[in-house]
Parts: sequence; C-alpha cells; structure tokens
Amino acid sequence: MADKNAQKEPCGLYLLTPEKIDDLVRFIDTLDLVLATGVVTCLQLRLKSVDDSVIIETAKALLPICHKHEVPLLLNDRADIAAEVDADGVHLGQEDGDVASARTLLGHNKDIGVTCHSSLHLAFEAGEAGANYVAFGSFFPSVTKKNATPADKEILSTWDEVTDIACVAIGGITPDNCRELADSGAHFVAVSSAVWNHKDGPVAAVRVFEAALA
Ligand SMILES: Cc1ncc(COP(=O)(O)OP(=O)(O)O)c(N)n1
Ligand SMILES: Cc1ncsc1CCOP(=O)(O)O
Ligand SMILES: [Mg+2]
Repeated sequence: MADKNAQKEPCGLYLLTPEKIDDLVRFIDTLDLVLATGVVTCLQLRLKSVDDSVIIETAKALLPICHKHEVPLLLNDRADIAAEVDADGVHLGQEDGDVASARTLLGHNKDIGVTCHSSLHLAFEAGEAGANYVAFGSFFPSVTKKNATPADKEILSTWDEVTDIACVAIGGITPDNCRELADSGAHFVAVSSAVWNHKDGPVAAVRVFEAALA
C-alpha cells in the first residue's frame, strides 16, 4: 500500500480495527462487507491490552478476508507477531522497536510504517532507516487516542514536496475533515472511530469516505 505514486489517485483509506474485538465471528462478517466495497486500501490490526494469543488468533482469522479483497493487513506494534503470522507488515510507534530489527524479522517485501507525530526529523530518520511510510498526527482530537500529539497539516505538504516516501495522516479523521488532509498531501488517511462508530454502520461510513476523498 505504501506506494507514494498511488497518491495521484484519490487519497487512500487506511482502516484501523477497534482496540478490542468481542465477537470475532461477527467482526469478520462485518469486515468482509466493509472490504468488499473496495474502498479500504490497508487494514491495521490494532488490538490493545490483549494477550499475544488473541492478536495471533485474530490476525490469522483476518488475513484470509483481507487477502480475498486484496487488502494488506499490517499489525500494530508487533513485528515479531507480524512475522509469525506472515502479515503484510507492521506499524511501529516510537516505543515499538526500530525499523532495522523489524526489517530483519519481516524481510523486504513487507511494509513498515512509523509514527512520527508532528516531527519531520523523526520522519527523515524513519525514511533513512527504510520505512515504507511515515505517519503524522493527530490532526484532530481523537476519541481513540485522547493524549496523542497534535500535528498541523502543513507537515503533510512539506513532506510531500521533499520526499518520495508515502505519508499517512491520522487522528480524529472524519468524512468532513479528510479532504483537507488529502489536499495538503496525505497519501492515506488512517481512521478508526469514524468508521466503526458511524451512525449508519461501517459500510456506509467507508462509502462516505470514498465520496469525500474522490
Ligand atoms: C497509521 C498509524 N499511525 C499512527 C499510529 C500510532 O502508533 P503509536 O504511536 O505506536 O500508537 P498506538 O497505535 O500503538 O497506540 C498507528 N497505530 N497507525
Ligand atoms: C492510533 C492513533 N494515533 C494517533 S491518533 C490515533 C487514533 C486514530 O483513531 P481515530 O480515527 O478514532 O481518531
Ligand atoms: Mg504503537
């Protein structure tokens, strides 16, 4: 998913799972419908405060659904588990390990993304270390990550001008505010609550994002 040249197409929708999945069978049915829309470019399994066994079981269950729809599945935080389940990559925060170690675990045909908050310096470091994409944010207040570092959308245009590495915008993104991030240079917008908590459900939500990003 991390091809910056995809940017001249509409900005992609990068979907994060909820932090907890209570009913995996039901979630898979919903995810199948969401991915069948063709709107989602990438899915990140972002489970928090669960045992490794739950991450592994969930990743193994989601991979066939993602691949049926040709959507890469990245794991949040855990390059080791991404390698174990043969996921398509990993997203690393600044405390989640370094790119070089993740690359050793995953190999060269997997995607590695790195959280860079509002820092071009961190983004250049990540790029030099071999990240496939960098993530900036939070651009708007997020109910999912309430204490995230705020970021200004000018960082997206600056990054777009000076590098060829894809950038992802994250944090409080909705159908109403995603366009300004795409116009500023985001290649992908990463979204959680605006999809899973949409009043008309997640399938309707991704359709509204599709229209907003077209
Ligand atoms: C695409 C994307 N961007 C940023 C993050 C945040 O990662 P991190 O800072 O490690 O925070 P957690 O998600 O682990 O709480 C992300 N997950 N995905
Ligand atoms: C993981 C993460 N990192 C910065 S904001 C955020 C949460 C994104 O979720 P939402 O789209 O619900 O704000
Ligand atoms: Mg993390």
